[in-house]
Amino acid sequence: MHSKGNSCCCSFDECKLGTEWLLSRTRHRPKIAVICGSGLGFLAESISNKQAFRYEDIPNFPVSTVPGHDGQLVFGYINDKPCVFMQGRFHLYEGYSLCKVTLPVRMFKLMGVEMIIVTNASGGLCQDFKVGDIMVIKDHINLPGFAGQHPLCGPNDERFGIRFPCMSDAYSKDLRKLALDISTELGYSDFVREGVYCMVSGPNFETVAEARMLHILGSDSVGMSTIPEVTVAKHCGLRVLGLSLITNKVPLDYSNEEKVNHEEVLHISKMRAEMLQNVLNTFIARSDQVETINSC
Ligand SMILES: O=P(O)(O)O[C@@H]1C[C@H](O)[C@@H](CO)O1
Ligand code: HPA
Repeated sequence: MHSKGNSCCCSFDECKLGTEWLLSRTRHRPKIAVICGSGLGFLAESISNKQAFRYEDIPNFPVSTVPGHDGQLVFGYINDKPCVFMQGRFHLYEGYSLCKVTLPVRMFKLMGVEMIIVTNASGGLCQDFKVGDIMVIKDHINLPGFAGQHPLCGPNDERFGIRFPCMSDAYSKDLRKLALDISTELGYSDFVREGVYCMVSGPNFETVAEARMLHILGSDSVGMSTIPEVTVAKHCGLRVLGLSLITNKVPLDYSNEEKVNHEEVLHISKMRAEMLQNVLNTFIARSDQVETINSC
């Protein structure tokens, strides 16, 4: 692969170096990766046989700068399933390139991960959504991507995936169905929905006019992450499940005096810990019930 001009800062070799560093220090060989969103690091708490690595120790890994994102990679088991959890993710607004933001996903691929579960905190735009609902992500709108902020811009490395990947089935239908079935079985059907997630770069929360625009465009929730990770995961052939916790309602009219802030986002994440953890752990335990072939 030649590399020129707008070249990627996270080459195959850089991803491989970090992966080999990790694999030489752990016996764990995860098949499932989980990215924990804002305030959702507790999702890694029920892992057994834990082994953790601080991000700053892993070669080429970025470091977390946002409250609610601890900054460690935790290996272990949920039931008998080998997993790796990212307690803390990276965002464009922290100043990282999208290449760097998504570097962990490529490292997961190189270490043999087959499925990724991406979680986040987001603001609800759909009027039916309540604070504390979980949205199983059905599809997304990559707003930064429309403006050229896209993790696959630059030379394409075929060792990861093809130049023009299909995204119409980024969120596996079978995995979504399993997550929804599990939510019903657990008695959570009143709090679990499906919907479209839209990414903005942040770091400010939306104006009323922006929120209205996103709603009209078909977004059910809005956040500042996830889509770059999902895009890179789909590019390299990982199966994807996306879970979004609705931590606030985004005001769509000027009479609404509610003001969202990051502390509230973290508070709601903590409040819904048990429900989200039950859905996630049951999902992981039963994830081998679905065999999905990436169709495009
Ligand atoms: O990492 P996620 O997407 O869960 O974090 C959301 C978006 C912003 O980073 C932050 C705003 O409170 O939470
Ligand atoms: O309302 C929001 N907007 C953008 N990102 C968010 N993350 C949590 N809530 C929000």
